[in-house]
Amino acid sequence: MTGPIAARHIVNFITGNAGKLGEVKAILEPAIQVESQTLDLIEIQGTLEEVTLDKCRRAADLIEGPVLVEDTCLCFNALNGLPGPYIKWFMKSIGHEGLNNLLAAYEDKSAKAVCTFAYSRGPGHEPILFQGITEGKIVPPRGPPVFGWDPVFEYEGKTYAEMDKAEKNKISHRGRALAKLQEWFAKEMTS
Ligand SMILES: O=P(O)(O)OP(=O)(O)OP(=O)(O)OC[C@H]1O[C@@H](n2cnc3c(O)ncnc32)[C@H](O)[C@@H]1O
Ligand SMILES: [Mg+2]
Repeated sequence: MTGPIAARHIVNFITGNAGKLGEVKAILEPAIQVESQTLDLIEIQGTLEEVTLDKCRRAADLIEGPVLVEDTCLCFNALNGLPGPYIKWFMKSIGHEGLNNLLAAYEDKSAKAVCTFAYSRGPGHEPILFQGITEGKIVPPRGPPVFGWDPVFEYEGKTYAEMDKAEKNKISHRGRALAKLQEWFAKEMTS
């Protein structure tokens, strides 16, 4: 605590994903207060930046105010970056085993988890992007299947699902992206 009149930022994180929201709160609070609204936002096809920018503009228009959104990609190097932004639909239809099978024909099991946050001050304002990348590899599932593809993404010998939350947040794609966002907000507060 820095005193009774310490400036505090509040962000409105628009997501339908409880796992994301839990991690974002754990990382940003208490310095940045995280509020959240669930909106079913249409996601376009395109590069990860295009998908996230479009999602952010849509959210700002609907909310008519400042918003934070995030899009997560899981990119397999052997597949030139696929499934990428389409990982949600791959997870839903083929699951952990299917993700492993996609790489069965390749020796290269390496993958990148990429998290792209976009913050908009409101409708008409160009969103600002904050991206974090963690390099790992795709393995048969290990650890509790609580959040998405955590059990099949291994980083330095442990899957995300085998790590405790604080450990994952320290090295995760999301943690790295949020470190950039925190830095930006800290500068905003002092300028
Ligand atoms: O409302 P939004 O924020 O878009 O939430 P979403 O669930 O639709 O999320 P994405 O469009 O970003 O799709 C990413 C997919 O990857 C999953 N995912 C995201 N972050 C993850 C993480 O850190 N570990 C495991 N799975 C994750 C998530 O559950 C989705 O299936
Ligand atoms: Mg989504």
